Amino acid sequence: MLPRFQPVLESCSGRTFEQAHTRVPSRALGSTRKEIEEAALRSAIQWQQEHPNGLELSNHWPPGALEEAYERCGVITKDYAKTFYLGTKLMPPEKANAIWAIYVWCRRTDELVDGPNASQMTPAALDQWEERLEALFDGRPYDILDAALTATVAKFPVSIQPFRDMIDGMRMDLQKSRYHTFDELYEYCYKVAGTVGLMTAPVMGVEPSYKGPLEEVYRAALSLGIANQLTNILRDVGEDAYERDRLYVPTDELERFGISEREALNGMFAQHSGKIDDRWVRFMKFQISRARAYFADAGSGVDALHRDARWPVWSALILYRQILDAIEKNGYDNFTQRAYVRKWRKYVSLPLAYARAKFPPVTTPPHKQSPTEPAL
Ligand SMILES: CC(C)=CCC/C(C)=C/CC/C(C)=C/CC/C(C)=C/[C@@H]1[C@@H](COP(=O)(O)OP(=O)(O)O)[C@]1(C)CC/C=C(\C)CC/C=C(\C)CCC=C(C)C
Repeated sequence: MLPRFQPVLESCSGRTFEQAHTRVPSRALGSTRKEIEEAALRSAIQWQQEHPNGLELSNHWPPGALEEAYERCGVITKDYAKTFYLGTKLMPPEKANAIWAIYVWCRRTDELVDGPNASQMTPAALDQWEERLEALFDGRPYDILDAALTATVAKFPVSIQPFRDMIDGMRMDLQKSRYHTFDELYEYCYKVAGTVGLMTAPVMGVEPSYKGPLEEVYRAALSLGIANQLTNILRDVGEDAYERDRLYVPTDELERFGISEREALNGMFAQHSGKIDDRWVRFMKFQISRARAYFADAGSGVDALHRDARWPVWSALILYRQILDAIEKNGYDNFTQRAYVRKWRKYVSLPLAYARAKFPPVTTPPHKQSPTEPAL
């Protein structure tokens, strides 16, 4: 289990955390994707205005404790996500440390519902995890990995709300196994992945020459999380259905393409030829074009990021987007085949991402609106 670490920070505020930071209940985010997006952006930007240099916590770290905390986060990030870790090594150490601390918190949160002990996970355990989150934002980390995040939020204007929302996304995973509309699915994607964009963008920062509204950059960050999660869902349709009886694609959209829930759960192969059913091909084309629209929206914001942070973001975008190409190459069979990006493609993509990060086109202002829906 998680190593116990003596709290090393004393809160000096004299106020309770609830007094210091009014909690925005996740349920109040909204019910349409527009409302969810607006509420998430409003709260992240408000936080940044109120705490431009991070939270004021009185940090009394034992000598070497902070360095060890960040180092451990770096080792874990390297273990789980080698390519991404390499990208962060090009960032200034302060930013890389912060991104690793966020990565580790997200990874641990995800493992609660997706890891080896997931079957014992209960809503009460997620409530406890959320209490730990509140404590670490109050300067009272529970263990050394939490301490790295406490130090991060004391340095960068990273809001607590996306972290709460991610835990709420894990609650959704415990409670729901079907999503009826894209608005419902969007809420889930925002909570488990769009949140990552809002956690990391304030660490990466914007390029000093960028004069547009911060909101457009944050919206692009959110879109990258949504695009990644939609891609994950499309890649894993078979695995989610066969192993977990889960269907993340919206059921009302299945219906519009003449597909029943049962068919999508069992795999859609034409009886006579054994080939993927045409209805599924049409459905997947629609889903893939929506995911691509979110990648395009995200791409429009990356050039506004500070130049020292662009490479890992372009790499993440380019590599993940290629999973959609791989689904197409597999003839849209995401029931029995798992789309992946071949090693040589990764090696080619990384210098391409580097070039794109280093030499942005002269004019690429971020999009002003979220993507419109592709035609059915
Ligand atoms: C610089 C950079 C790319 C930073 C992101 C680093 C970070 C904190 C990642 C955390 C990822 C994580 C463990 C999230 C937990 C929930 C989860 C599993 C989400 C899915 C990730 C994919 O993980 P994986 O491939 O391991 O999937 P499996 O567990 O195997 O199923 C997600 C699909 C979400 C990942 C979301 C992002 C990486 C969002 C990226 C957005 C930005 C970095 C903002 C960029 C800014 C602009 C302006 C575009």
